[in-house]
Parts: sequence; structure tokens; C-alpha cells
Amino acid sequence: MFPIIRYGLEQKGDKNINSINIDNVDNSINREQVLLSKINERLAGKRKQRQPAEKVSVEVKLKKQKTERKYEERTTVSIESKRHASSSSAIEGLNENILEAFPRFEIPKKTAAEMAISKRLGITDWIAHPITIDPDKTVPVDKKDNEGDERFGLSKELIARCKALGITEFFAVQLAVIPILLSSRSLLNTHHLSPPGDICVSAPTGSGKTLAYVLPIIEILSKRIVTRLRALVVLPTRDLVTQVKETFEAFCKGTDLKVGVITGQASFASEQAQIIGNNENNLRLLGGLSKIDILIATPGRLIDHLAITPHFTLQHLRYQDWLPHVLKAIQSCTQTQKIDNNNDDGAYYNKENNKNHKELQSQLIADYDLSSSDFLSKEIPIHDAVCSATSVLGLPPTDISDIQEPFVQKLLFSATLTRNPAKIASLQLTNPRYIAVQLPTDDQKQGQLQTEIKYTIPSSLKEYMIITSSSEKPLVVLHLLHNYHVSAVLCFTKSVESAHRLSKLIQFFEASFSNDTGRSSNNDDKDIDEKQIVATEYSSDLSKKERIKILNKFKAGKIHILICSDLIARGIDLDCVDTVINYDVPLFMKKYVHRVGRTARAGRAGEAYSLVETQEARHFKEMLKKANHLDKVKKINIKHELLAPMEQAYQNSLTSLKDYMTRGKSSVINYQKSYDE
Ligand SMILES: Nc1ncnc2c1ncn2[C@@H]1O[C@H](COP(=O)(O)OP(=O)(O)OP(=O)(O)O)[C@@H](O)[C@H]1O
Repeated sequence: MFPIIRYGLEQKGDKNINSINIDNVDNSINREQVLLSKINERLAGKRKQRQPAEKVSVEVKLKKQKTERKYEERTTVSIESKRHASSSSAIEGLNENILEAFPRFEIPKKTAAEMAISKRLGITDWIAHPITIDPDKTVPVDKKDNEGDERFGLSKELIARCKALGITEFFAVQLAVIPILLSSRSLLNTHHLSPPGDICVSAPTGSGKTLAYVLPIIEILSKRIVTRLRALVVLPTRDLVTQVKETFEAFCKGTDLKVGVITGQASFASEQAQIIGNNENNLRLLGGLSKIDILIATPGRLIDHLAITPHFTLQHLRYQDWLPHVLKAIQSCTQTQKIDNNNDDGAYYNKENNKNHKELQSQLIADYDLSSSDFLSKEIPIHDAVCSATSVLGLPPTDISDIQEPFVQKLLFSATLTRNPAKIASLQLTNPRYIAVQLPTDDQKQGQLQTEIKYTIPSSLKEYMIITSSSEKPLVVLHLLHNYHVSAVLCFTKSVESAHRLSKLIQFFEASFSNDTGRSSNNDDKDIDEKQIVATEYSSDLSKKERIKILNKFKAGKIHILICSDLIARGIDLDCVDTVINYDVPLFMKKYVHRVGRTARAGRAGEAYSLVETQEARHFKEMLKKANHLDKVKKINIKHELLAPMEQAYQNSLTSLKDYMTRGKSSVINYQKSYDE
């Protein structure tokens, strides 16, 4: 049910016909918009080729397939394209023609009552009517469509790369998003006429959102000729940046696309050197100094580079994972060009903002100790090129004097997408579409607005809550570790300090318990409940090297439980995780969704246990109820007798912990040994 658009020149008698086919059109996709873009593109192409005024005939074949019956409708639209006609009047003319001639069907009409509800709730219209796709839908990656074309328009090379990396089927979110992003690829040369719409995607944790944008971005950018920064992905943590970089690099193999990261883990100067070339001649010859096509960044470091790295520009961006500062930077590119487009050295700077930039620059230069770097120049920011993105894609070059608004397609992906009208408004989305990977809600089934917040949790996840006292929580964790068949656990606490204490306590317990029972941490042949549990904390206090080392041991099964604050609650993809424990329950549903979503990823099974202190139970249940999720979380009671066999070792470990906390690490046995070796 996605639009497959084909268009080309057809010979009809002595006339050339531009034909556009749109097959299997989903109702919720704005067909007119798609069609209009295609026609605009044709007309723009003709204008760019300086062709004389002529009649452009556009034949529209609209095929719609229904399950029970097939029918085809054909409409021909003839459009007069006048030479030198302004693009906006051409669009208006086209709009009228097309809207009249184009058959419309099944776009749900809102009743007055629905509109009133939507207005009262402040829900943006396009959010209230998402394009939904069943989370369990998958399709083989090399499935051909009726015409024998590769599915989704992904190149054979990229499909082969998917298969080489073990991707044999596309997941629901990829089925929904890839065709939409690829359908706007040809809009690259008509951005001033009709930019592609932005998209917001809400899909469960572990459902494959990363590939849903990585594949189309690579597919489209791989056709570029000159390296320029065209895609920017902004992610909240360094670990996530590393993860997404690895995904991009794995799928970029075989193309000459280059991926860079800025996270603050390398020195500022080396990050600058990684993303921007320093040869002024390059700037003149190639119209740009970017060394990378795709940049993945954490927000803070990105802002710093925007402020002080010369020639670092977002003016060629085609895609961005949205961020307000990015938006500002893109807008300032346009202003910069408007102010300074007679500057003859090929570099532009924004005079209006220069004062503030200079203040910020001095501060950052001092912060990063960059005063001696000859990489910096006085005028900040300097954008690195003079022509727009269009000319490097093998399309007709753009006239430099013809200032155009840069267009950027904003792609917003989340498992907990906001529906807050104020937040949505601040995104400044253009012609947005909302794709939700979820079964239709009861509201939608009845053809009504989706008014309630609904987070979709992976169907393969089993969720439990255990109501207990604060003092018994560590024992409950130990009980789960020893008596439930868990092998790779992420345990979330409310703070780094709390993670530290719990991991120490488990280490002391295991030493005492194994002395009692003669168990060994190296006995890999035995079930987890028969061997010593290896626990360690994973926190932002650790260096990158230490974190990588710990994660590798965890993946190899040498560490059984990682105790962490929320550092890795979002986005991190560790396919070995079979259990999540909420040692301290989150106060907000969003956090709950992200935490429990570290397991049951990519269709695998997983379990999540929330340890709820008696006084927290009411709030926790209310939070779940509000999100329509209370009945999904099963309550389990752990009888006190079940904990009794561990009681003695637990008391010993409490004493050791007390000793450790008061006298410091040195007085305590080296429990780290088990995972440091
Ligand atoms: N089509 C596919 N076939 C098999 N595995 C896939 C496919 N798509 C993605 N995956 C795998 O699924 C896992 C989860 O993907 P990803 O990290 O993109 O999820 P996500 O939706 O971004 O999750 P989160 O919201 O938690 O960040 C990854 O290990 C990824 O490699």
C-alpha cells in the first residue's frame, strides 16, 4: 500500500507524453502533492534547459488496487507552461488543473465534531491521522513488484549489502519509510518549487528505525559527485553516535560516501581536521571543503563546531534528524547568502550575527585551548561553498545569483514521539507526515481521531512488576539472577551512585554466596543459576575505553548483569540482552518505554521486571494506566521464604558494603578481578 511512482517520456503518435504512474496509492498519502511535485520537476527541467514556451502534456494513470476488485482510472491533464512564468503562478495553475482532473477517493473527511475535539485537545491534524502500519508486517528485501522492479527502488548493490549483513526482510518501519524517502529523491532539482515534506516516525523500540533512514540516505547520496555535508544525524549520547556510525559505515561499503562523527571524544582540532579540509585551493576548485557526506553528532559538540569551525556549513544539508540549532544554522546560511552574495572570495559570513558569534567564539577558543590553532580564521562562520546542493548531483547547475531557500528534509524518529502541540510547532515542520508503526487504535477503527497517547511496546516483550520494600530490593534482584533463567541483564538505577552501590553489593554477595556453595564464575557449562553471577556498573564516569571493554565482555557473556543509570536507556542496541530490571522505577512512561525496550529487539523475546517500592505502587500503576498499558504488566509476588536461602550471604555483603563505603576501595577484596581479567 505504498505509492510506486514511475514516470518517463512516452511516444504517442507525434507527441511526447510525460507519463506518471502512481500505483497502489495509500489513501493517507497526499497523492496530489506527489503528482504535483513530479509535474513541477518536469517543468523546471524544461525551464532549466532554456526550452521555448511549449505545451507539456502530462498523462496521469492512476491505478488503485483493492483486495476484492481491481480497477484503473485514467485521466489526462494538459498544462500550458509559459516561458519565464514564475514558478509560483505555474504551481497555482497546475494545482487547479490537477485538483479538478484528479479523482479523489477515500481520504477520510473529518466531521465537525472531530474537528472540534481536535481543536480542543490542541492535537495537530496530521498527528491525529497517522499513516499506520502493522508492527508485524515484513517483506523479503529482494521481492520484486509486479513490473519486475526491485522493491522500493533501492539499488541492487544496496540490497546485496543488506543480504550480506543478514538483512533478509524489511521490518514494518522500513516498509513504511524507505519508499517515502526514496520517492522524494527526484525532488533534489526542484527544491525551490516543492520541497519534500518532513516526516515524523513513531515506532517501537528495537523495530529498526535506524535502517529506515540509513538505507534511503545512502541510496540517494551515493549518486552525488562532490563530497559535501548533506546528512546530519543528531543523537543524545556518544555511545549512540558510535553505534549509528557503525551502521552507516557497514552499509556505505562499496560507495565512496564518507561518514564523520563529532562527540567530544577526540580533541576539537582533530574533529575539525576530520570533517573539514584545510586546503584553500580545494575551496575554489570544488566549491567546498567538507571531507564528509554524513555527519553524526551529539548536540553540544555540534553547536560548538557550528560556532567556531570555519567552513563548517549546513548549507548543503538534504537530511537532518531535527534540532533547533541546526534549523537556526540552516536559516543563517540563507541570510548569509542574501547579505553577502557579492563577496568575491567565495566565502560567506553573516555580518549581523558576527558580533555574537565572536563572543561565543572567544569563549569556546579559550575553553578548547585552541588559540594556537592556525585552523581558525577571524570571520565566523564561514560557509564553504557558493553553489547549492543541486549542481553536485549531476543536475543542471544553479545560477549563483539566483538565491534559493535551502531545503532540508527533517526526519524525526522516536519510540515515544511527542504529541505536545507546542513542541510540535517548535519543530517548524514543512508539509509533515506522521507514520506510526502500531495496530490501529480503537478510535481509528471507528474512523475517528486518535486522541490518546499510545506507545507501542514490542509484542515479544513480557513485562512484570514486583511490589516490594526498599530494603528487600537487592535480594529480589539476586533472586531473579539466581532463580530465573536470565543471562544478560541490564539493570537501571536512579543514579550513578546507586548503580555503584548495587554493583558492589552484588559483587560482595556473589563472593560470600560462592564461598558458601563452592560455585565458580568460570563454569560456563552450567546454567546461570548454578554459577557465580558477574556484575559490573556501567556509567558515564568510565572512560570510553573502559566502556567498550565492559560492553565487549557483556556481549561475550562474561558479564551477566550491567548496572547502569540512564546512560544507555535510549537507543543502545545490544542484541544479547534478554532481561531488563527497573531497580528504581522510572517516574515517566517515556523513560519506562526506552528502558524496557533495551530487550525484545528485532522480534527477539525479552523480559522486563520493575521493582516497585510499596509507596511508589500507586504512581507507577497510574502511569501505566494513563498510557493504556497497565494490563500488559503482570504482577508477581515473591514469597519471603524464597529469599531465605540467600539471607545469610546477603547480610555478609551488606557488612562488606558498609565497610567499603566507609573505608574506601583499598580495604576490600578485589571483586573486579572476575571481569577485569
Ligand atoms: N530488517 C531487519 N532485519 C533484521 N534485523 C534488523 C532489521 N532492521 C533492523 N534490524 C536490527 O534490529 C535491531 C534494532 O534496530 P534499531 O537499533 O534500528 O532499532 P530502533 O527502532 O532504532 O530502536 P530504539 O528505539 O530502541 O532506538 C538492530 O540490531 C538492527 O540491526
